[in-house]
Amino acid sequence: MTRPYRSVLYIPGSKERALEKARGLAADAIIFDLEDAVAPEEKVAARATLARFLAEVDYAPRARIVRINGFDTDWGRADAAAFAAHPGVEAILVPKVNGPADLDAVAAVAGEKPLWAMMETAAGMLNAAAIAAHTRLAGMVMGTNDLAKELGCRSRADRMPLMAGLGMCLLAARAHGRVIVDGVFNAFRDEAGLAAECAQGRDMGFDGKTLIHPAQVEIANAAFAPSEAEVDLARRQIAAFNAAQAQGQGVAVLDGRIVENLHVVSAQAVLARAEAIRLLEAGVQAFGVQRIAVGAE
Ligand SMILES: CC(C)(COP(=O)(O)OP(=O)(O)OC[C@H]1O[C@@H](n2cnc3c(N)ncnc32)[C@H](O)[C@@H]1OP(=O)(O)O)[C@@H](O)C(=O)NCCC(=O)NCCSC(=O)C[C@H](O)C(=O)O
Ligand SMILES: [Mg+2]
Repeated sequence: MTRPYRSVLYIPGSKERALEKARGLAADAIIFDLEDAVAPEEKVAARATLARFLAEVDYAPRARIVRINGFDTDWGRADAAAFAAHPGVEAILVPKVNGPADLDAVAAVAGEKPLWAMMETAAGMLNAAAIAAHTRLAGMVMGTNDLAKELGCRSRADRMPLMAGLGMCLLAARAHGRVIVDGVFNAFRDEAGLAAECAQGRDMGFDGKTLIHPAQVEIANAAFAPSEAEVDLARRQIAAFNAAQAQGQGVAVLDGRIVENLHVVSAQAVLARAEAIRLLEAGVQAFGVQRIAVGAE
């Protein structure tokens, strides 16, 4: 069954208060960040703090991913080595992946952990298919801030300048069966803006959205879950197709539209996704979940 990645929350590895709070948040996945959210003078201490938290706190059933520093920095190799066999970590996220060779380098020191790739450079966009094909890769994360910086594009609500890159990475991820989550929405007090960008990402086919603040979790969870109407339609499509098949027909008609085998496959995926979310939420609720509002200005 597909694991949900509707809400993927970044938590700076240097912020103990945020690391403490995370166990009570309803995010489907957490990226424990050692890269851009941590100042250079805090890098070494953050690595130790994070290793301690991940040993002492059980963040399951959420997916637990550590974003290391790049191997072109003073910290990347030691980050990968520190979490290569850490039992509290499920995967290593590699920043600014330009091509499969960047993943080879990390794989050599990351033990058996699956790798995820930050897709956020112009070279990474052009090499997306080769990156997605890497045998150690499990997922891709869009880094839309770094990508916008490299492109020199303007920030637009419709994200038109980023669409080529977003689309190429989506195609690559789907061609190779990888998870792919959308980039962050920086204006974390703008709930309507986040909802609109989540809806756009969901329409495009992303599995979920990366987030920077706990107040964004509920909005992403709602946007990337199948709606009641989608679940109802999926059930009725399957029933209509089964009924048509029982009468020797290969195609059904429902609500004035045809239902073929490929639509049944999509409908089954919707139901599987809804069930996976139900099970994950039951597991998260068992630990006790709290809602965090954005702090007042
Ligand atoms: C954006 C923030 C700096 C805002 O922090 P703050 O002003 O402290 O917010 P609040 O007062 O509203 O916080 C309320 C409580 O929630 C906790 N909190 C805040 N953020 C998180 C979090 N991410 N995870 C868990 N808990 C969090 C606070 O501690 C408050 O708790 P309490 O003290 O009990 O009231 C801050 O949210 C932040 O640092 N966010 C993460 C930023 C980050 O990780 N950035 C790097 C990743 S984004 C990126 O790099 C994208 C990519 O690479 C690209 O290129 O696009
Ligand atoms: Mg980045």
